[in-house]
Amino acid sequence: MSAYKMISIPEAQDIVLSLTQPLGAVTVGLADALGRVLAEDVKAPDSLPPFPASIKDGYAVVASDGVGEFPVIGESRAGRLDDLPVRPGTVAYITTGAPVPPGADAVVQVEDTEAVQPAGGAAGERRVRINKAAKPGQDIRPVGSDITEGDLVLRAGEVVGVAEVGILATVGAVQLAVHAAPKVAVLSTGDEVVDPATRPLGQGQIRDANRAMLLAAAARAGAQVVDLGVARDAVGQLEGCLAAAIEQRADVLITSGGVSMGDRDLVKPLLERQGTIHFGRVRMKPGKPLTFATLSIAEQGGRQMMVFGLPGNPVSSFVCFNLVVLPALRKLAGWQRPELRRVAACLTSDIRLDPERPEYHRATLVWSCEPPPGTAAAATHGSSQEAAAVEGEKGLAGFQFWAVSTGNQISSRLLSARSANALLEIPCDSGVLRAGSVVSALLIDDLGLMPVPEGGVPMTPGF
Ligand SMILES: Nc1nc2c(c(=O)[nH]1)N[C@H]1C(S)=C(S)[C@@H](COP(=O)(O)OP(=O)(O)OC[C@H]3O[C@@H](n4cnc5c(N)ncnc54)[C@H](O)[C@@H]3O)O[C@H]1N2
Ligand code: MOO
Repeated sequence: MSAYKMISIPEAQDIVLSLTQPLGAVTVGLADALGRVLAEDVKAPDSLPPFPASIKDGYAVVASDGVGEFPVIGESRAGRLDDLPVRPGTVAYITTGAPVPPGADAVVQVEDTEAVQPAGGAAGERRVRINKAAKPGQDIRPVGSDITEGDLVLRAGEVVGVAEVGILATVGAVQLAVHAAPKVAVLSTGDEVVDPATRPLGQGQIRDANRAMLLAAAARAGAQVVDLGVARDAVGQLEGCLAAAIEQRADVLITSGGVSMGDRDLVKPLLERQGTIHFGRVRMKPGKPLTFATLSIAEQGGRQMMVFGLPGNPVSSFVCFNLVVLPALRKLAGWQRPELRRVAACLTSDIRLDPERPEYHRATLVWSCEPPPGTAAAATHGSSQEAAAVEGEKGLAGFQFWAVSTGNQISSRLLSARSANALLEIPCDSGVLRAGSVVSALLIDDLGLMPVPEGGVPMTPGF
């Protein structure tokens, strides 16, 4: 009998997040802002455009002059403005983005004008014919029409994406207060686990898949990572590695292996001795022995280090990282909604249910009108010709996510996580969930990388 009560995954997630506090603020330069979470609001110090700006290449005019032939009294190019006001009866040449000169109240695009040869006028005098009368304000962006001085352009708690980097640059926010990135140490455990460079393998050895995978996962979550290597199944070695994580001031230690019921599963007893285990078994498949502890480090001012003891099976580690560790890393990094996002997806094959544990079935989501060819769902969904005929009429209607299983789900088979962009939430029950059933799917990867369905992804009619 295990000493640990079996809890549900939502309970485990709640426990972890309730013990996770966002890290404090640090200052970073704009070049390091991508993916970080803002720790303070960002306001615009000035307006954009800072001057009335032309939307077109053409002529700055006085709108009430209407059509006719006019002398071109100067030029306003982006970044350079002749010091000439435009008086009634005159115009100035202007380029897109350039300041509209004083006196002008509209821009006429060059397509609505004609150059006129000077007839006996002063040498070099330019004249132009305005063929279309302008309305006041035409083709001018007023001061502050994109951003007004004092506008709140980004809020504390927002994750900085690519567009946000541009927004920060445009308002001159080159030094930013963001939440500190969590420091995450990763340790593999096990006498059989050897470095990935090992070739050939010795008797009973396997290469360490988890450390590289978990370091990559933590780095992708924006963490600063520390590689603690592999600890043998020996108390002294494990203690040494835990001490190294503390010494490095890791916020989080992720271990893999050694959390189950074997006589060499030493991680839980070590955590019991040095900290508080909040749970040691979770009703989930895979990942049942998932363990979570916190250590209060007296010699470092009582600061907290979180320890996630992930099961050794590589898929169990992968799934547990996504479900429990990733939301915690996001919250540490300042995310206000750290949970994984869900969408609804239609199964393309039958799934046998597990009567004891809900399953997180690895799948690739595809957005299409029909199930992907060759799947069980495709066989029952009607012919593709029929579907194509209907599709022509209905545009995007009927499109949905289809979940394609990654195959054999045994927790040792890491290929079951290959190309997976979702974990399907398969309820605990007896029997089979049939192809065509709709299930919830937790997104674990970028949907922008999902496979393109046969025939491509359609767009709104009219393109
Ligand atoms: N009597 C019981 N035995 C087991 C139970 C149980 O409830 N009662 N639970 C099983 C479940 S479920 C899991 S999951 C595993 C988890 O065990 P551990 O976390 O103790 O992991 P290990 O025994 O160390 O390793 C399991 C498996 O994974 C391989 N492994 C370990 N580390 C790595 C690595 N870094 N890279 C690649 N592969 C790794 C290891 O060789 C084993 O094959 O326990 C079940 N047992
Ligand atoms: O729960 Mo374990 O992770 O199935 O193999």
